[in-house]
Amino acid sequence: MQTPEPFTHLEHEPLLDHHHHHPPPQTTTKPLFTRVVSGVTFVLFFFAFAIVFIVLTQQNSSVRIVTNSEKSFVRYSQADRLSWERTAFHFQPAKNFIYDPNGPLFHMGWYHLFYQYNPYAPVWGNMSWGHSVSKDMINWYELPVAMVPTKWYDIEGVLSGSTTVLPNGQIFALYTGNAKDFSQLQCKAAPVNLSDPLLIEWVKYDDNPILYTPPGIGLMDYRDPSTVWTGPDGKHRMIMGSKRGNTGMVLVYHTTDYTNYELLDEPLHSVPNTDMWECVDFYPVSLTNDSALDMAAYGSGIKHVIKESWEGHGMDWYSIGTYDAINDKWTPDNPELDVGIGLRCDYGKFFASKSLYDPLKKRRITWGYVGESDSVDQDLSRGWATVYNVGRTIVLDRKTGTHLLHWPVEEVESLRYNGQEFKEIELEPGSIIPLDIGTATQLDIVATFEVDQAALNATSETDDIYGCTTSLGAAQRGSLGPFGLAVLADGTLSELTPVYFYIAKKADGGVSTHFCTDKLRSSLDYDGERVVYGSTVPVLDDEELTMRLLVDHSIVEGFAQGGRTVITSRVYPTKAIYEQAKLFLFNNATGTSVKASLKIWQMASAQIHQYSF
Ligand SMILES: OC[C@H]1O[C@@](CO)(OC[C@@]2(O[C@H]3O[C@H](CO)[C@@H](O)[C@H](O)[C@H]3O)O[C@H](CO)[C@@H](O)[C@@H]2O)[C@@H](O)[C@@H]1O
Repeated sequence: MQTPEPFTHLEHEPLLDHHHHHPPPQTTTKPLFTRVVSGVTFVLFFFAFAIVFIVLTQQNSSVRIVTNSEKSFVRYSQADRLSWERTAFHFQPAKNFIYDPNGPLFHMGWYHLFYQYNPYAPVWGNMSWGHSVSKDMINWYELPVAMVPTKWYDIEGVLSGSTTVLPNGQIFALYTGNAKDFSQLQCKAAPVNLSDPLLIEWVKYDDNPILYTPPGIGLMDYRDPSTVWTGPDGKHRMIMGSKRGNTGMVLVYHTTDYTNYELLDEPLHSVPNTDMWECVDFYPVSLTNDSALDMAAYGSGIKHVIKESWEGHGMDWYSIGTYDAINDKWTPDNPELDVGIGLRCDYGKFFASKSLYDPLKKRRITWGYVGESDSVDQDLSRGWATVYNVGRTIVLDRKTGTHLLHWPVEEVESLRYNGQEFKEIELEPGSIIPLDIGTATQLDIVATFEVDQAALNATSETDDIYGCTTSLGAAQRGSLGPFGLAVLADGTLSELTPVYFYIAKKADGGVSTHFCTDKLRSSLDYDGERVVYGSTVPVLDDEELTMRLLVDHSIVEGFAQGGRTVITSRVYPTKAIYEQAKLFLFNNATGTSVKASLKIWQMASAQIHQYSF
């Protein structure tokens, strides 16, 4: 580890108060001579400045130095800003638009990722199955598009679906075809050559579609077929998301040949007022260890998770419960945490996730798409839109029993370099401290925070209704929070994205801990989401407060308490980019000091290229 430079407090900079304004400069009346000299000086200075400006901009069209009386800063062109926004270690193809992850699978040493892809433009449309492969889920090769709309039953889009790898090595895909009238029909396809490790060529089944919408279900409320698995009774099953009225649900099918599917009378599960369940995912988790389970696992020591993506809301919800395979029914452990009303996979931008059981490392990994929140014009100018999270392992949080833990795959740590350690930094109430780490645009940060226990016990302030999303963000000060890190901040804090904890003492004497990301001042330019994201995070008695942040240009992934609560955000700074992006520690609480310890690594760029044949 390198020894960092000592910290310096920023003097007279605004804290995290977005109502802060610098006082206007004072004016005085000057003698005539002084005014003339000042005027001439001003004109000369102006011309000198203009010449320097022109020379600089001719030499380097991207960066222009602007000076004001106090300090110099860099103003970036629109083109530079847009090119900075491209991520360095998050999956995204070279260009155009990606959407739901589809049918991840492992075959002959390669992780395959398929995804909703528009090959022609950085907006939704022409939905096809894009295809990339990786050995480590960090470095990717982009392959030719696997399936495009060609048939009457999918001419408006080869929509989302899954792949199944059978025990005999056969592989097939199930997907939703978007027909000319936009009705959603279920289809089958298979790789042409199983001995090709890259599974380049796919062929659609001759007898498609294999399933039409059942009676009582809307023609456009029936999509995204799952991986097929075999239950303890030897029957093969497939599920799909749907809705009746406003009740979201999972339909269950049985099959004997993987081509003909029989719908069961009752859904696996349904919840009123949760609307259409898109991209449903269903998988077992172990109650005894962190080793993931294949879909077929069943019996004691196992729970089953249902995940659904709420149409039109951009939110993925999960619930933990018990699966009765004999009756094809699932029951939530806690009805208050049922599907779509309890817990979310991620409280920021993360949608349509799909998981893979990795037979190599015995783990379950999930990806969702992390959409843009700036304007479509920006997407068009950039030539790409949407990125994926770094693949996340999913395990049951056996300490709480109520939550899942979502955590970046260990392979991402291979990109770490130049680690620095900061130990027990004292943060007084109202302090903000820059961390001298050099460039701060590609980072992996692990931070722990220790709150002054005496202050916590002593505070009489209670707040039973605090919520990240309804708060004023990091500017809202309470006795015991907020404190955390401000990422992608410029030196003057005119742009910053604080990720923080906020502890609220409750009237009954307990506390609730909130984990939030404040996007209110992330960008001085357009961002369709000037919001505060977040939720509560359980903190057990023997636990410290910990967060991990992955900062990668326009995406920030935040994981609290080992991944119990996760927040992913897209941010589009205009000033806090390239070498002007800085990292700050802050404590904006009024009634407690906080001790912070951190490990911070720079992150190398992943290799994401077209595969050359
Ligand atoms: O790409 C289709 C898959 O995406 C999912 C979930 O993300 O469904 C999204 C959905 O809406 C898209 O299409 C709309 C145009 O019809 C567009 O307005 C919207 O912005 C898009 O997100 O796609 C289907 C088909 O169009 C529609 O029913 C959904 O709302 C997934 O369920 C699809 O398989």
